[in-house]
Amino acid sequence: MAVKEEAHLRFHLAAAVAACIAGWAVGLSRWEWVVLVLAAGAVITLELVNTAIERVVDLATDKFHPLAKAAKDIAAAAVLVASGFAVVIAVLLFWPHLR
Ligand SMILES: Nc1ncnc2c1ncn2[C@@H]1O[C@H](COP(=O)(O)OP(=O)(O)OP(=O)(O)O)[C@@H](O)[C@H]1O
Repeated sequence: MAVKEEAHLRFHLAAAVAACIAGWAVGLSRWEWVVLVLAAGAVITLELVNTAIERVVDLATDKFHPLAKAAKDIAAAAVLVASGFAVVIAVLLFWPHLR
């Protein structure tokens, strides 16, 4: 259900699949795979938690509330932070294979 409804989740799943294809293409080592899977898993897991928090906030209120805004914005920021770290990790993993 979340995959069908959430464009961001679909994007992150597609990015994870693309990273796995790239990892297979450059021949990542076992430990590089571990790091890649952890980074991608963190992003997708946080995206699911973000979606759940959005649903709970919408269930709790359909009125503007500063706490509703804070909850949604903080949950979205968690995904953004994990995505930023995942990009840095991807650069560190793939750079030595592409030089
Ligand atoms: N009840 C609310 N009260 C205050 N601000 C809200 C409320 N609901 C949403 N917002 C604000 O509007 C923004 C967008 O809300 P929305 O529910 O569309 O989330 P979204 O991050 O766009 O989710 P989606 O993944 O469904 O596009 C939130 O990040 C938040 O800042």
